[in-house]
Amino acid sequence: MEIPILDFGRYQSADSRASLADEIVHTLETVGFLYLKNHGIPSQQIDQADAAAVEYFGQELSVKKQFPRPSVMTENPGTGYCEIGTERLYESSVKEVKETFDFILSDLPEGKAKSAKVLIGPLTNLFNSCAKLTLELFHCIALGLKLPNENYFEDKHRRMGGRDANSTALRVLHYPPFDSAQNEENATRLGAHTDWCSMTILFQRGVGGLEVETADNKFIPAPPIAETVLVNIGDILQFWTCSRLKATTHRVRAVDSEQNSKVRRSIAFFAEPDFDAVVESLDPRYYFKPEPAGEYILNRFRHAYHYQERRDFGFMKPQYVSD
Ligand SMILES: O=C(O)CCC(=O)C(=O)O
Ligand SMILES: [Fe+2]
Repeated sequence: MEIPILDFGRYQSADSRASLADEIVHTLETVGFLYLKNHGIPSQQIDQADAAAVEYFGQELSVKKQFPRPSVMTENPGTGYCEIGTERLYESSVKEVKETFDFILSDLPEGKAKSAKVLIGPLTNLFNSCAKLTLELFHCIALGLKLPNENYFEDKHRRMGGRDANSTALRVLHYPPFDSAQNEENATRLGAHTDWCSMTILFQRGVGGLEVETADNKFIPAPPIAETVLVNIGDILQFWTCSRLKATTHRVRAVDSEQNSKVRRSIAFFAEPDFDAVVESLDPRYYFKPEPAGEYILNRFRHAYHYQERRDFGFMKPQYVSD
């Protein structure tokens, strides 16, 4: 299995758009991950966000902790910092050696933002560009799936950036050098997981380590490739399509001593549907009870930050109806 590189320049003309849409859907049915070149996000915006992240994470821990990510037990997911060990995507017993800053466009609490000031401008620009690209990709997916409404997914993501209604976030990640002592205490960089959003756009900065699970349960590397972004889908799009499109499991490991000794940085845009967007079966052969996306999203957040039991929803077990 290989992760293909697709040319998103083909989106610009109606002639090449249809075949691009088919290839995107085919890749998401089989691999679940793809690289995009000519994606339209200015490289300057990516470099500026990365440079700001270097400056931000270089601050003292006590300074970064002045603006913590609010608790998802009491508030909607918001903007803020998470220190090493807070978020655990795999199992609560496995510590993940990464620190993160999540950014939601509408959530910049006055007074607390001083330590994160450097991030605000660059992350605002990159958030807007990523939101545009995800809507174009959703358009392609609706075309490739031959949905009667080609704006179906766009209509479910109308309020990206507004914290009251949607948890879409741009996240900068910083993985410090990983020493073997941490291996012994049952730690990793990022445990195996699927994303719980609808689509993720990932920018990797130099140091690799990301691995993607294949259909036969092996992990293959997804290294940084210059001038591309990596795209994958999350659980919600898998639910909508009754598993026709795959939310592929992935993880980040420090695979050898050379990588262990280096910092890894990445930037991830997690596109989420609006909390009240209904997730329903788009495949007439299957039925599940339609439910709002926000229930599932909040459940996964609470699992990752507070290690709560994961709940099941109707869309996790579609019932076969007929051909
Ligand atoms: O850092 C990376 O490359 C992956 C990040 C990721 O998969 C996530 O935060 O969900
Ligand atoms: Fe992920």
